[in-house]
Amino acid sequence: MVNLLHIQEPVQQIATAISTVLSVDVEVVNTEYIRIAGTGKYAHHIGEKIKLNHLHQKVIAQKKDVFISNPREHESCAPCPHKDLCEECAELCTPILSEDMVVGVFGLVAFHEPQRKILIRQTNELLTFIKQMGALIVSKVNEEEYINQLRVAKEQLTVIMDSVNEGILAVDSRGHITHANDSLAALINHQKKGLMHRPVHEIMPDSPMLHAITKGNSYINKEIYYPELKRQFLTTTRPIISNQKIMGAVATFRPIEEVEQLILDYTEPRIDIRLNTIIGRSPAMEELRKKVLQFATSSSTVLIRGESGTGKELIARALHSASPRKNKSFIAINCSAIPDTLLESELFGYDEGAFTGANRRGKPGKFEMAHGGTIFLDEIGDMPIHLQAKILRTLQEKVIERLGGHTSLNIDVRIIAATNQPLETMISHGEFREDLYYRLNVIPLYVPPLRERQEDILPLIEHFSGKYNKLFKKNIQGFSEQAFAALLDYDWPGNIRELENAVEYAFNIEASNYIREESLPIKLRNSEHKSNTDTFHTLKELEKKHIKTVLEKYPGSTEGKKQAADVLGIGIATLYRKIKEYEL
Ligand SMILES: Nc1ncnc2c1ncn2[C@@H]1O[C@H](COP(=O)(O)OP(=O)(O)OP(=O)(O)O)[C@@H](O)[C@H]1O
Repeated sequence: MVNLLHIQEPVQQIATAISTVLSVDVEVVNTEYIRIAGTGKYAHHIGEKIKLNHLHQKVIAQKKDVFISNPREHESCAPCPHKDLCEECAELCTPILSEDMVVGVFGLVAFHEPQRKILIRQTNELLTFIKQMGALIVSKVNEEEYINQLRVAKEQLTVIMDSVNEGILAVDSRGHITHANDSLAALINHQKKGLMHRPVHEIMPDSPMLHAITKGNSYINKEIYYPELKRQFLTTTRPIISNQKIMGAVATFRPIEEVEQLILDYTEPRIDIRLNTIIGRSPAMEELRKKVLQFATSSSTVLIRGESGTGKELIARALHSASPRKNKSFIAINCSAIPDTLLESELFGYDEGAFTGANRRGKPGKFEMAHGGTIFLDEIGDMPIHLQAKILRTLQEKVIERLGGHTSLNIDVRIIAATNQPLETMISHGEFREDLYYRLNVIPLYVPPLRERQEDILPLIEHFSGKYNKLFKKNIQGFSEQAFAALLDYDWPGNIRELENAVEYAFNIEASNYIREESLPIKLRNSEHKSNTDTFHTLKELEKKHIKTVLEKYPGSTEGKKQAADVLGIGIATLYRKIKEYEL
């Protein structure tokens, strides 16, 4: 609903101008009987509620023009209680209409005879004129409201822009920046205020926005290099077209590694390994856990050594999850699984046109994708020597260059490398760079083989039994004595990976509710334990038996219990709880 109060000032200006030109007085009243404008005797009563006035009521109620040339005697004045005090000699009134609704009254007033004569002489012409003035006032209100709506829309747009994570930039048709949101300012490390009105090419020399405003081109997820920070962004840019003319362009920006992370999140579930989900309470594993926590906050390079299948990758993931980088990417690459020729481009990426061949677009490498996070270089011993030099340079300079690229990109990545190879021997044979070895080995971690932490076997078997019972919808409750002895006796050269495979194999083969020795992989079966009178135990019973055997090896003193707890890989409090539970 049009509200004349919002434009009181311009309406008063119109009223004064009309009064001056026509030599009659003017008043404008809204539907709440507030005087919006007035001249002559009414000039001092603007903004006031007027006395009950039957003339105005009639105009508003009947949407009709009224001319009174003989106030007090006119029938419209008859019910008016103030008619004897009325100073008007004549009044010509018309409703002010907005879309057929009355929003006020426009009146020409005569306070003396010459004015009255003007009104009487030119009634029709003046009526036409004040109707047009009424329409002008309404269009002014509409314009004012439109501007107000635009102002609100602009505020809303700014709030929306500042609440999205993507950087947003808008330019006018000359390429001058008109809008930049908070994320953009943070992304390119600039003050938002300092960006306004600057030519966009000063900030981003290769910005596709320039093509958008000159040629009307649109770009979706195009890579753009930002030299000031040596960073790569993905931009989506569109021209703003109005009345078939390019009025400017809008672009969004995202750090490339964020986009890659998004793809990874959708294609592979994020594996968040926490230290407490790693099975095994052996002293060696407890020691390792302590070290992981101690070094998690550092950004120094870590080299994890240990036999294949001991859990090196798990430890690397736990280190990442416990670090301040946990919300950024953990990118793992197995250096031995990728052919030498591809490894370089996998690690460092390549630029558009780096390879001959059809339309190869650029691609970020694993280092770029891990920006802000962690890269896990598994089987680093298998890294070809020429790439070792490149990795070393990356470690030292913290920049990478894509294949076929001419620009370097800053990267902030924590490197965790792992190997089961004797790097020291490889160095003496010239197969591994000594300088790289020292650079990697800043924080050495060692994951012991399973045969050196036998006490972890039972908890691991329990863990994998739970997993495969669920997966295969089985109800295997335990193992036969012989099968369990075979599992404990075995050397586990393939470590935990091999143990898991053995459990999975047995769960596939076994038809009863207990795993018998015959269901284990052949290499585990131990003829020494063969007997016709095999007994079966649940995992709980096996645990009880196991604890009993260990307890018997040590004296019953507190010190003896401590030793037993150490060997079992559990805390002393847990041991006491188990002794009570199993009545040992
Ligand atoms: N402590 C553990 N608790 C539960 N599962 C484990 C544990 N350690 C290893 N595993 C499992 O064993 C398998 C091998 O672990 P991982 O890949 O981390 O070993 P690795 O030492 O990196 O092996 P490789 O040297 O062959 O790359 C994985 O499936 C992992 O989930």
